[in-house]
Amino acid sequence: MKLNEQKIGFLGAGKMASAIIRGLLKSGIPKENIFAGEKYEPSAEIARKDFGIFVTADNADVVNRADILIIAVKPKDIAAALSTAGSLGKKLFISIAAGVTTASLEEMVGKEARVVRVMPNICATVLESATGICPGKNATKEDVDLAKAVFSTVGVAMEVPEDLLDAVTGLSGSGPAYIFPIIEAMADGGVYEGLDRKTAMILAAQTVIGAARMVIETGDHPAELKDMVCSPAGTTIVGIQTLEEYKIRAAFMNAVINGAEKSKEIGKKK
Ligand SMILES: NC(=O)C1=CN([C@@H]2O[C@H](COP(=O)(O)OP(=O)(O)OC[C@H]3O[C@@H](n4cnc5c(N)ncnc54)[C@H](O)[C@@H]3O)[C@@H](O)[C@H]2O)C=CC1
Ligand SMILES: O=C(O)[C@@H]1CCC=N1
Repeated sequence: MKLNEQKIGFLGAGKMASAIIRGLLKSGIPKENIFAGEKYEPSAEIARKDFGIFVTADNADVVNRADILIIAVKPKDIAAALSTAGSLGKKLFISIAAGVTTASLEEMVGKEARVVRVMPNICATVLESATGICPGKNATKEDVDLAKAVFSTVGVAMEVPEDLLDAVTGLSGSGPAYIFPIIEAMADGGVYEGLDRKTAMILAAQTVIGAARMVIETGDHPAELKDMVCSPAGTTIVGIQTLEEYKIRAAFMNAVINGAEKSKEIGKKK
């Protein structure tokens, strides 16, 4: 089944739904095939204006129109959103909610429901998401392929077993928020040394893009790439020594681990 033949409904038209809608439209999905249920009228109006799609406060209307329903409300709001969604029928449910397991989604949607759980990230906004996908027990290969097709419109999407989706959440789901302060702080260092803010910010952000591209495009281990930058008795090794003093690696490892643990905790509450 082709993605552009599907009617795609969103429950919630917030930050993540908007990013995904942008990707779908950019990839050529007609705007007539995309709908959203959004209870907060100012957000609904922004989505209508930005995308020209049908947005309503009536979730049941969205559910009626959709072949694929993307659950894009906060984890704590899923039950309430589904309770106003009317008859859920036989469709593919894709949830992007952190921590919420396919088993608890199936409990809410129906034991036989075809559910796929996904963890994208906010970089979907610029079509650079790193997304993990896992099927629930009734989802077919075609369902997983459709979910992959949806999230490939906003970046890279890969299948992982469900017991690793909390790890994906702590790593790439939350990860952009760990990198933004790094970019800001590196730019701060540049400003301290006399660069203007705008120049410093572009240099810092482009440095992160370039380093990430090198890891992906060369396939080299990051340690090897780091060694390429560190001249003996040069400037970089002094910077590396400073980062090691502040235990930057432990800090990042722990940020990912604690994020993943929090995702597991959210899952247990459902
Ligand atoms: N923000 C992020 O970086 C990421 C978020 N997620 C997940 O995506 C989901 C959405 O997060 P965001 O887009 O950041 O949140 P958001 O707050 O921007 O969007 C959620 C939207 O749902 C609407 N909403 C709440 N209850 C509703 C209901 N009953 N009916 C209709 N609309 C309702 C809200 O008004 C809001 O506009 C969450 O479950 C989160 O765990 C996943 C990956 C990354
Ligand atoms: O902070 C959160 O719970 C969501 C899920 C991953 C990124 N943001």
